[in-house]
Amino acid sequence: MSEAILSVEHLTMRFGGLIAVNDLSFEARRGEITAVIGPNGAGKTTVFNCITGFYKPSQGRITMRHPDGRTHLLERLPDFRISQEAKVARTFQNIRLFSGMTVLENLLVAQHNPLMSASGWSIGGILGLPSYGRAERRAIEKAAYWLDKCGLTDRADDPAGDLSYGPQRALEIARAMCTDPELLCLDEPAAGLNPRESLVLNDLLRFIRKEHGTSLLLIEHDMSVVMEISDHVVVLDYGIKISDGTPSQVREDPKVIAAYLGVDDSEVEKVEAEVGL
Ligand SMILES: Nc1ncnc2c1ncn2[C@@H]1O[C@H](COP(=O)(O)OP(=O)(O)OP(=O)(O)O)[C@@H](O)[C@H]1O
Repeated sequence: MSEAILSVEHLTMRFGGLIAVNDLSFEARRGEITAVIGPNGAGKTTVFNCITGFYKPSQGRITMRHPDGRTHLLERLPDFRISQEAKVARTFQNIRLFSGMTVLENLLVAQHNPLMSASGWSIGGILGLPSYGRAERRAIEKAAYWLDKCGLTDRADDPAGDLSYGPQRALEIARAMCTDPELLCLDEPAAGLNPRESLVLNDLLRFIRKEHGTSLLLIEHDMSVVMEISDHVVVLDYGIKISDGTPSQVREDPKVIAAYLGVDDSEVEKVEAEVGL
């Protein structure tokens, strides 16, 4: 079994009197696809927001481990350092692209940091230094690579806002990959996709894991995606972890069935029989 790339320990997030995430611990392993699932309001997005620095957890520790042994405690870092230094990238439940920019420009903006440092924070770019030219070419090559992998090459010059829903989701993933993350966090990547687009997404995520060695953490409601591609599934209900294991282990866990069907554990067998499970 590979080592943990991300360890979440005793994570708690309170909003006033509401405990959205309650003493949650789990690990995501390097090179694996880990899914966080659970009914609406279970606390999944809150966990993502804590990992990616959008929220500061009320309690708990989130450790990101790099292959060279370096570690980052994410709860102590601002969000821009989490993406730049800890190499954690994310996509959003509600797509957040620069809709007035072209598809290609969205991928170049994602590479702003290496481009800025190559330009010596503007001077080299203004003077057209060769080192900046090389960095710019590398950025365009990387963008072209991800456009190809996401089936968007023909749309490179179109405004991102003109893409339909499925291609917009793919562009968000391409944009995140342009930052060379070690951990890619995807918030409901299959939301709004038709079954054919979901299959294409599954292939893209498997490709990212296999060919780039990127570890993936995803929140997803679409069980065809979760059960098909995940190595490991963590199930939340009311902010508490109720199950943690392989897709087949959690699928058969009575607590998970009860949470999804909205019944008590003791009633699971009866309800399963009624719905033909
Ligand atoms: N910024 C916030 N302020 C107050 N309450 C919040 C905030 N963010 C989330 N919550 C509450 O925390 C709980 C968990 O919400 P969260 O969005 O994390 O759930 P979720 O599992 O991602 O749900 P869904 O599947 O519907 O997206 C909910 O009761 C929600 O109303």
